[in-house]
Amino acid sequence: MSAALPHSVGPVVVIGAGLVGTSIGLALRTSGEQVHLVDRSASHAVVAAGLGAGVVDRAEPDEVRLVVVATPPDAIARTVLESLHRYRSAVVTDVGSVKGRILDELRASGADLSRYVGGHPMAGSQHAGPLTAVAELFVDRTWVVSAGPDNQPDDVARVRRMAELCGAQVVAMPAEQHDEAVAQVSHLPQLMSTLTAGHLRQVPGDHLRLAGQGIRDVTRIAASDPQLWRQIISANAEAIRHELEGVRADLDELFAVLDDPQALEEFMARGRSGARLLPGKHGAHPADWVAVVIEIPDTPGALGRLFHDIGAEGVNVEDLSIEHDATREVGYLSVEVSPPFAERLRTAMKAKGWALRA
Ligand SMILES: NC(=O)c1ccc[n+]([C@@H]2O[C@H](COP(=O)([O-])OP(=O)(O)OC[C@H]3O[C@@H](n4cnc5c(N)ncnc54)[C@H](O)[C@@H]3O)[C@@H](O)[C@H]2O)c1
Ligand SMILES: O=C(O)C(=O)C[C@]1(C(=O)O)C=C[C@@H](O)C=C1
Repeated sequence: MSAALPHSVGPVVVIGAGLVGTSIGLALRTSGEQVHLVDRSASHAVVAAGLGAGVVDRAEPDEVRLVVVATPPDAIARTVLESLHRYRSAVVTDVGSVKGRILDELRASGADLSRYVGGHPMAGSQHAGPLTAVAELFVDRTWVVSAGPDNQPDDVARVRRMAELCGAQVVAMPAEQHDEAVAQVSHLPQLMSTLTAGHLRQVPGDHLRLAGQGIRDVTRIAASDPQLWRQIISANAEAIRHELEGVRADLDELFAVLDDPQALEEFMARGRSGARLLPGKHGAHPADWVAVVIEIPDTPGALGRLFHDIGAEGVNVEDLSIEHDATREVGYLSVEVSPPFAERLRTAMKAKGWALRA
């Protein structure tokens, strides 16, 4: 690996000015990078430029140092090949959610891949298009960089630096391992969300009115673009099939333990311990935090006063969420803190007149 990282990674060309491409442009512009935006749909590039993600003027091909391909998965390999041909002095990377299929297509083309370095930011949303982009999308998120044996260290360093300029933490991982990992932590969860949300279509409207935060948490990503996800899942079908077989076995087991309280509790405990395995902010585990849930009365300025009173206590807040009560005109602010601070915060908030939920 080259010791000296390039100070500036550009000029950069971002191809595909949607959610991810525009977010990259916005983040790189914050660092003063020169960004050129290209999109099959001219209006997307114009909107992205209007948001401040770069310019739509064509770059001088020989001056471009980095190309980021952020098109839908099915167009990535083709666009990478075109870019390697057009931008002769640039390293070409992509943000595709599956790496193996792209490499297979690139290798089959017989092209020299020494200037291609695969990438994948582990951040996004259920939304699509440039208007949903945000400069902070990648802050503190992981960004996989899959370098190959033919890559030059300086080219890999340029891609890593670009990810870091976007605020991400780089993880080096070979394509095959990446695809297995994302089947487990991204593609299967997407499918479980889709299954749960799809099932809601059989639920009567009267029953849907009872929906609280739980179902909303589980189904957020089910609202994602079906065309995009068809492409992602098809490209990683083998690894996903393996995970689904595991889920099928788990479902069979769930049927078997439904009338056995002890076995059912053990089954539920597995979910809790699985959730604790997910890394949280600063490497801490969110499951180690304690939620202090405070009622937000439906009065003007209540939330502002509440934040002020929490801040005055000097307790480090790890995370926050707001939920609304379906039946009363109140909301709840859930404040996640590390255990030693929970009781102090509860006592202080009660003393200041706030109502706490158990
Ligand atoms: N959405 C996420 O959460 C997420 C996260 C990480 C990575 N990714 C990957 O990022 C890529 C882009 O996803 P997105 O969510 O930004 O989608 P998006 O639909 O918001 O944006 C895709 C953009 O690419 C353009 N485009 C399509 N074909 C093109 C082509 N041949 N040439 C140039 N532009 C073309 C579209 O007009 C659109 O503006 C996908 O490969 C996806 O797998 C998505
Ligand atoms: O946060 C979300 O909405 C996402 O689903 C983003 C998410 C993921 O974390 O699984 C989805 C697919 C991408 O390839 C990378 C990130």
